[in-house]
Amino acid sequence: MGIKVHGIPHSGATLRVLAAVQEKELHYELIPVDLRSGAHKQEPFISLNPFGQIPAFEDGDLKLFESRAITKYIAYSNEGKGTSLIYKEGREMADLAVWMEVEAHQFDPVVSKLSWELVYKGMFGMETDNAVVEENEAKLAKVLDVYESRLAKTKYLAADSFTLADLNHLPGLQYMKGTKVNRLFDERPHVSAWCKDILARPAWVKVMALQKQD
Ligand SMILES: N[C@@H](CCC(=O)N[C@@H](CS)C(=O)NCC(=O)O)C(=O)O
Repeated sequence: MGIKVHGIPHSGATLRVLAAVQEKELHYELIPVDLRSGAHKQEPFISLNPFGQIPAFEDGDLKLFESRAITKYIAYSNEGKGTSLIYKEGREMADLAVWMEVEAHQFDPVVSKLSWELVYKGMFGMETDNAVVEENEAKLAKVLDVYESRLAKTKYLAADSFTLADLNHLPGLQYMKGTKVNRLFDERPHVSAWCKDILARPAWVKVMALQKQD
């Protein structure tokens, strides 16, 4: 029983879940899934996520997949522990919903393509496709212009405290930080300050330490 996170610290979606667990200061077990042998496409993993992707999550009898649904569950079911991560009422709740959608539908698709080209392809000895990088750099610049004006008004994306809307960005921000695309973040003062702040959170630093051990 207890919380089990099935995944690996080199998966962005797994890192998102680990960030939420650490922010809530929960005890958990990280159960590695061997992607190289295709363990994620077979039983017993496929019973946890029928789409055969990491992460999967268990809390007692509850089994979940999709990292953003998992971070939401962790935040709502552990009120009063660690960082709040949510707003349940009013304008802040509405803005939280908006910025969680923005992360999933505007930020993540672009950053995932850039991560594949600039981070993962190198790990697998594959060549970067510069045309794909250029196209997605231009898209990311436009997305970050919107973030810059938002973050000029509020310290964090939903309001003035750190929430899931910020947390869900952490893996993508971390991956971009080590690439040439980082300049797009640095060029925008509010975006740059936000990145620096959230990437330095003690919970995230602990998650990154797991990645180094792996
Ligand atoms: N939308 C899913 C995406 C999960 C995902 O893309 N997982 C990747 C690792 S980060 C994976 O399992 N890749 C192997 C595969 O798709 O076969 C989530 O947020 O949990």
